[in-house]
Amino acid sequence: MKPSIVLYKKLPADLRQRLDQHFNVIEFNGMNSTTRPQILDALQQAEGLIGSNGKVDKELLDHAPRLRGVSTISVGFDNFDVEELTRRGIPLMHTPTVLTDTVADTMMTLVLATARRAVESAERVKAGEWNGSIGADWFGVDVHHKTMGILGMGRIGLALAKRAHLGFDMPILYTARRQHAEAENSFNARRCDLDTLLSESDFLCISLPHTDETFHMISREQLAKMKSSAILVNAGRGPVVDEEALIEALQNGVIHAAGLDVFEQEPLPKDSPLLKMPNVVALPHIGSATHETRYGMAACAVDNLIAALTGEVKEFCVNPEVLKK
Ligand SMILES: NC(=O)C1=CN([C@@H]2O[C@H](COP(=O)(O)OP(=O)(O)OC[C@H]3O[C@@H](n4cnc5c(N)ncnc54)[C@H](OP(=O)(O)O)[C@@H]3O)[C@@H](O)[C@H]2O)C=CC1
Ligand SMILES: O=CC(=O)O
Repeated sequence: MKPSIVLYKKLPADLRQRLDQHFNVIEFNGMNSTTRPQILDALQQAEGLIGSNGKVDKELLDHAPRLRGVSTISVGFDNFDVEELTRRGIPLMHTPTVLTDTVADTMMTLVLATARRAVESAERVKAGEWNGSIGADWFGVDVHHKTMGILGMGRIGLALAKRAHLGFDMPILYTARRQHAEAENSFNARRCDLDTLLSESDFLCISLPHTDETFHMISREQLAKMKSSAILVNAGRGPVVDEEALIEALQNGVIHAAGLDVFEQEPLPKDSPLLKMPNVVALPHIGSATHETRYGMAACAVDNLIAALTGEVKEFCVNPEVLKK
């Protein structure tokens, strides 16, 4: 008999068929307050779990006595209790690499859109405000040759450094816990402490995961150290930036603008002051959201689950220590 698995994200038909070939698939339309109790029931029998967006915590794991493998259709794994999974010997698989370039493109989009006021200008055109030769009230600022500061020099940070250095001749600064030789050797990036990054960057670009260490790493004190002309771009995770402090900083001219793909609460509440600010470009967490990349992530996650449940994991395991047991 095929092992049962729980799927909590709609997959393209061919990938769903690939899962069906290996498993008895119990499918749910997302993990939310309605489906979660049903998912917990189904997990009594399930040996695998695959999806994205939904807390995989101790409560859920306590309902899953037969679980042997978990696969998230994302690179970030802040929704997962990795310690608890590891304690139970369950591998957590994720999808790095396949989305790196797409997310870096999204970050560059936010850099350009905020600096050149692309969204704001397009909205003004649609509102019928383009009535003659434009004046300085429509002007933006240059991106090329400005200093890019990268917080989170991992795969995505490196791909962003490549774009900024090779495409826009930008000097690159980065703050990291360790030296990143490829960023330095290939893209002339210079490592510095956080205070230097804050005070010298024209664009502060964040591609950090959400962890206990990174929570509110950028708050009032840090924003106050930035140039008043600086633009903050966050496509890592919302909680890395103290959103209340960011809103105040934008309202009071402490920094110039922000381009945000991630928020402390998602979807962004409809009454968020961020939605009223012309100097904010707010995207609905679309970092990896192209047809090609989302398909690639789903395919990677399906292969990852098959590998986890057949004991053939070669890569993309968040907690590889469980494989040695
Ligand atoms: N907006 C979106 O749609 C998307 C968002 N993301 C987010 O981007 C994140 C990064 O992805 P990716 O680049 O592939 O991951 P990586 O693991 O390659 O990079 C993360 C980097 O963050 C660094 N880091 C972690 N903690 C700290 C810290 N306390 N101080 C300084 N640096 C730190 C790591 O440093 P070190 O090298 O020292 O370990 C690492 O280099 C994901 O975790 C996810 O949250 C990802 C995809 C899409
Ligand atoms: O936010 C998206 C991810 O893949 O992580």
